[in-house]
This record gives sequence, C-alpha cells and structure tokens, in this order.
Amino acid sequence: MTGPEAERDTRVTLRTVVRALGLLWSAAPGWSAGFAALSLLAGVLVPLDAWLLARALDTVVDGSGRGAAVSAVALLGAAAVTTAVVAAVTRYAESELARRVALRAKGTLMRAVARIAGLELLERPAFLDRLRLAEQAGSGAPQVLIQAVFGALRAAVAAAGLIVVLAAVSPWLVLLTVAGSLPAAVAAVAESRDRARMLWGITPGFRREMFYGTLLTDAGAAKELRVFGLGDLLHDRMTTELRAIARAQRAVERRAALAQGGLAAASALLGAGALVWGAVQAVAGTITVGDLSMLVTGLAGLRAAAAGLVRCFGDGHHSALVFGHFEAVLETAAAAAVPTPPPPGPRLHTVRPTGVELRDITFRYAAGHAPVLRGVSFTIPPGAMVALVGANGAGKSTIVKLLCRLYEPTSGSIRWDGRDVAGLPPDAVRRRIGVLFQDFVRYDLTVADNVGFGDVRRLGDEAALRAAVRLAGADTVVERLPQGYRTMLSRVFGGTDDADGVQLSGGQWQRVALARSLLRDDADLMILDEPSSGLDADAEAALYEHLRTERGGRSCLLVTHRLSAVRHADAIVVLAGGRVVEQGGHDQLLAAGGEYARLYRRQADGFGRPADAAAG
Ligand SMILES: Nc1ncnc2c1ncn2[C@@H]1O[C@H](COP(=O)(O)OP(=O)(O)OP(=O)(O)O)[C@@H](O)[C@H]1O
Repeated sequence: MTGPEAERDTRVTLRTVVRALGLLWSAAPGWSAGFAALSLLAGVLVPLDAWLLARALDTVVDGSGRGAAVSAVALLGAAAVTTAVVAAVTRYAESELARRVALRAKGTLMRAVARIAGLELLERPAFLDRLRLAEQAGSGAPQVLIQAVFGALRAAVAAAGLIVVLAAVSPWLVLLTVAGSLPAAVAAVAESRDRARMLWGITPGFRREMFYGTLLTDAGAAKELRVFGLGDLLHDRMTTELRAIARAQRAVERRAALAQGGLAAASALLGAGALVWGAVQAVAGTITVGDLSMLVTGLAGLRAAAAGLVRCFGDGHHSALVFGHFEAVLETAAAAAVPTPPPPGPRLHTVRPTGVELRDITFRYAAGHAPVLRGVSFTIPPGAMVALVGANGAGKSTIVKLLCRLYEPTSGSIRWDGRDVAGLPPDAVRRRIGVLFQDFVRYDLTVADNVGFGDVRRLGDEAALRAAVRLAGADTVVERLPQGYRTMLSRVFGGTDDADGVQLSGGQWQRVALARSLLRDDADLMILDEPSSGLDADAEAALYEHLRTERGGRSCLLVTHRLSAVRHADAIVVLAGGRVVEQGGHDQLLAAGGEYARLYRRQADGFGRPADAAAG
C-alpha cells in the first residue's frame, strides 16, 4: 500500500485509542480498574519517597532527637516496602490483563474472518498483509497500550508530585527539566510513525518468509523438497526475505538511536548542571542537606518520569497505529460478512420445483482479469444427476464455487426453483448443499470429526456418520482403523504414543472427505468435484452405483474427467474456454460427434477398445 492510504496508517485517531481501551475494558473490567488504581498508587509513591528521604535527612541533621529520626526513617522503609509490593502486584496484573485481552482480541478477529462470506477478500494481498498485522496487533497492541496508558498515568502522577515538592526548592530548575523533555516527545511520535511505515512495508516479505519457513518444516512438503533437493534453495530465499526485513528494521532503529541518544545526552548535561548549582547552594547554606537530597533524587526522578512519559507516548502512539489494522480488518470483514443469524433457507424442490438454473453467467476473479466463464447457462433438474466435463482450466471448479456462493457472478444469475439466490444470504443456500471440493481439506482430527464436519448438527450422531461413510465406500477404511471413528487421522497431533495417529492414503482420504460431503442427507444438491480421482477401479464403480441408486432424491452435479463415469448421468454439460459448447445425454452427444465424442473416444482409445464398445 502506498500514497494516501499509507499516510492514513501513520495517523492515530482518537477513535482507535478509545476502541483499543474499550477492548481492554470489555475483556477484563475488574483487572483494568485494579491496574489503573495500582498505577496511580505507584505514581504517588515516587514523590512521596523523595520527600520522605529529604525529611529523614533533615531530622537527622537538625538534631530533632532519636525518636523523630527513627520514625522518619521507619516511614521511609514502609514506603519502600509498599513500592516493592505494588510493583510485584502490578506486574502480575499487567500479564493477566494481557492474557485476557489477547484471548478476546484473537477470538474477535478469528470470528470476524470466519464470517467473511466469500473467498475474494481472502485472496487479496493487501487484505492478507493487514490481517497479519491485525493478528499481531490484536494480541500485542492492547497490551502495549495498557502499559503505555497506565505507565503514562504513573509517570504523570509521579512527575506532578515531584514538580510540587521540587518547586519549593527551585521552580526554574523544574521548568528547565520539563522543557528539556519536550523535544524527546516530538521525536518519539516521529519514530513511531517511521516504525509503522516500516512495519507495513515489510509485511509482504514477512508473509513470503513464513511461506518458505512453513514449507521447510511441513511434513506434507517434505517429500518433494527432499527428492527435488529444494531445501537449500528455499532456505536461501527465506533468508533473503529475512535480510531485507532486517535491513528495513535496522534503518529505523538507527534513526531512533541517533535521535534518542542525542536527546538523552542533552538531558544528562542539564541534570549535571542542576546538581552543580544545588551543591553550590548547599555549601553556601541557601538550601538544606535534605533539599539537596531532594534535588538529587527528585530531579533524577523527574527526568525518569519525563522520559517514561515520552516512551509511553511513543509506544502508545505506535500501538494505536498498529491497532488501526485490527480495526480495519474487523470493519472490512464485517462489510463482507454473512448476516447473523442467517435466516432459514428456502427448501429447494418444494414450491415450484424447477431445479438449479445457471442463467447466462459471466465471471471474472478480479477486475482486470479476463472472464473465466462467458454466458454459461444450464439447469440441474430436481433429483437429476448432471455431469460437468471439459479440459483443464475450462471453468468447472469455478462453477462449483459460484454455486456455493464463494464468489458472486459478474453478470447473470443462479436460480433455485426460479428464485435468484443473489437475494438470499449465502449461508441459507449453503445449508442446502453437500459438497466435495477438488482440493478438500484433510483435518488433522478424528474420523468422527472429519466426517461430522459435513453437518455439525450430526457431529455425535454415529448412525448418520455410518450411513454417510457406507455411501462413500469409506466403511472398509474405518473398519481397519485401530480406534474406529475415534482414530486420529494425523501423525502430527496423534498424541504422545506414536502409534495413536494414523496417516491415510490419498484414496482413503478421498473416501473420508466424500463421506463428509454426503452427510447432509437432507441437502437438495450434492456437488462432487472429481470424487473418484484417487479411487481404485472397484471403489469407483461402487461409488457411482451408490450415487445412482442411493441419492435419496438429492440433485447431483458431478465434475469429472472420467468420462466412463458420466455415461449414466441424466445430462452432460461440456465446457470449453468458459463456455458451454454442448449439452445432452451420453448417446446424443456421442452421436453428435462434437467435443464430448472426441474426448470420449480419446479416453476409450486409451483402453484399446472402440468407443462404441466402450459406450455399451
Ligand atoms: N482463485 C482464482 N483466482 C484467479 N484465477 C483463478 C482462480 N481459480 C481459478 N482461476 C482461473 O480460472 C480458470 C478456470 O479454473 P477452474 O479451476 O475453474 O478450471 P477447471 O475446469 O476446474 O480445471 P481442472 O480440470 O484443471 O480442475 C483457470 O484459468 C484458472 O487459472
């Protein structure tokens, strides 16, 4: 991101600060109030300490007697004990507050991202960069903001108290010390802006570095990395990214060190001058020894408090800037979210059952991209099985994603029983669908979860799980597992005993994923994208037989390159270059001698038999 948007990201708005503090308060109101009170107390203790020390010294020097001296020193000791206890309790309160805020922030962020309706946002690099910063900001920024706000409160109270006690000795020295810390405050804000700009600039590099790092440690990628010898190459690419990130960070740190170093040296000089003046005054008898001690500790305390204030201001400014990303992601995600709670979806095939119709659909993935689908029209009649075939990249999986409302058509409409689904919440439509994606997810969880995730209402319903598993032909897989449905399908999260987790083969995984998509037996539409690509010949034949005879009235869209599997479909839609080039029954398309016949003959030739025989 560049230009005005980047500039906007280096400005803190009051709203962001208020929201960050709001998050803090909502996550832990009691701890927030307690932490504020402790910070105030810690602030008051600083000038009190300096004042008590001065009084104790004066009591000893002016000969007020043993009793007075002992009680003055005892008071000083009590203040020191209180300071130590307050510091320890504050540290604990601070970490507890941080834990609670991190929990709340992460939960809020992940819930918002999970509710994003489609995929478009999750494929936008700028959004992904912001999401990464938001993850960091959500857990870290409120904590830094807590430290900054309450640290500033502590420092301000301490500074105010010290100003009051020191003003009695030398008002102009106080004025000089306070004025001396102003340039540092300006430098802190400039540094925090510089840091925020740098952070945004290095985020794409961080994402790439994480990608390489994950590849290098991922068990799934390990085979290719080792056989192709990619380890060193990926490692080099990762370190190149890390070096670029380090260069950007170093530049900011250098600028900050120069500015801070210069200002700290100036402030130390000022302090030394003040002490020389104090010593001269004490020797001349203009001020007491107690006053001199108060000058020594008080001015040091005031300088520390001022530096603390500046640091808190800079940290607070920076964390508010970073928290802006958290806010921005929540806003963007909310704008793209499915409505909560989703209204109940209309049942398909009930009122005027006309099925699912794609009407003149054109679709491009992003503005500026060429259209992937151009004027696609076809219908999946109620209860029918329609096969979608075509070459790689023809647009088949894109149609699957559009039916699932993961993207919206650029033009044209999808109608369920004549009703345009664009007017319905995506969730309402999705509840009517059972889907197996080509790149289905392999959850590192139990069989029961892997199947049950197809319909969370039935997670614990063993009878339903068994029925779906049988229909998918996965029953033979589950029967052989050591703990049946409770077997963990993961070697990574298998448990402490290495034998606990099981790694399935590709085809076995496909059967489990298929069972997941079949679990919704009340769905109106089943979408199966390459359901048999990993299955052996027997399993494939059994699957299509099951789908033909045991669909229970569900319509089915079958996407496949295995043309032998589509012969018995009620209709076949042939896609080429994003257009429907033919549609009809198997015999009709074969007789037409077009694209389908060509593809079919090519596959039949592969088995060394004439297409007509293959068709029989
Ligand atoms: N998320 C995406 N962003 C941008 N372009 C995409 C995306 N997904 C797919 N495409 C493009 O859309 C076109 C159609 O892809 P699609 O996955 O729908 O083809 P397909 O017919 O399912 O192919 P295959 O048989 O190889 O699975 C391809 O040119 C692909 O590059």
